[in-house]
Amino acid sequence: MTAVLSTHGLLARYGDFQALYGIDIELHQGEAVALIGANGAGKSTLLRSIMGLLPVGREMVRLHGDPVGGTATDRMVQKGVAIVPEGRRLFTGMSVEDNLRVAIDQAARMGAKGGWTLPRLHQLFPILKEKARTQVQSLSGGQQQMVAIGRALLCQPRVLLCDEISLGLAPKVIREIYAALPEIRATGTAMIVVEQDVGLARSASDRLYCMLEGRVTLTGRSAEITREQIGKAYFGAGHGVV
Ligand SMILES: Nc1ncnc2c1ncn2[C@@H]1O[C@H](COP(=O)(O)OP(=O)(O)OP(=O)(O)O)[C@@H](O)[C@H]1O
Repeated sequence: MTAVLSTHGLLARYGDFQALYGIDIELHQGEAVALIGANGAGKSTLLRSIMGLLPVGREMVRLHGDPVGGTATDRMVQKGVAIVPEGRRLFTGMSVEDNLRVAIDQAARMGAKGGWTLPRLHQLFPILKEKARTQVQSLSGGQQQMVAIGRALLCQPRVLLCDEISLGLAPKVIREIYAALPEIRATGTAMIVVEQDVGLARSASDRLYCMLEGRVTLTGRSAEITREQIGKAYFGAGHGVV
């Protein structure tokens, strides 16, 4: 079966600094894949490379088998890939609804079709209806994250890239946000979830990739990989179990 999204020997640099050294990953329809690894392992760089935010070779990223590496970000969104970026990047000074309408208008301009509407999103995160007129900077971190996820969903993605959506949030809020992911997958959307919390990453994914210093050091089914394997892959051989 052709992967929805795949990378092939993906290399990425920031000037002279090489951040990724030949990354091969695959994501299949409706699948959730977790990307774990210590700070600086290259997880965000991988998502940014897929999204066209860093220059990469055309053959290094494939969408349904078609080479798309280096495609501009708005074109990637048009092709059905959306990102929930680290730090959320909402439009401050605008209400929740206006933030979401930016995505609705963008999707309409691109001719993107799918099942995500404002009422559907309000079912997923009811607080977004209650806070529709509230300026996003007045929301809690968890509510802001829900807006960021909503904004990505309203682009009608077939592939959703989530970059550390639990960062800085209370455990109860993290549970609430992660509880929404199976509903999103049920619509057929595949997702890559970058997550620092290994337990959370495992429970939210079918498969995982562990990265270390710009390379994939471990991959397999999340339920089958042992803590010891993850510990070695996370810190390099010779280190203890996480
Ligand atoms: N804009 C940049 N310019 C130069 N180097 C960068 C830049 N962004 C990231 N890097 C470097 O690239 C490497 C990978 O960073 P990246 O942010 O992808 O890691 P990460 O696994 O997502 O970690 P984190 O959990 O801290 O976000 C790190 O060594 C980082 O310092």
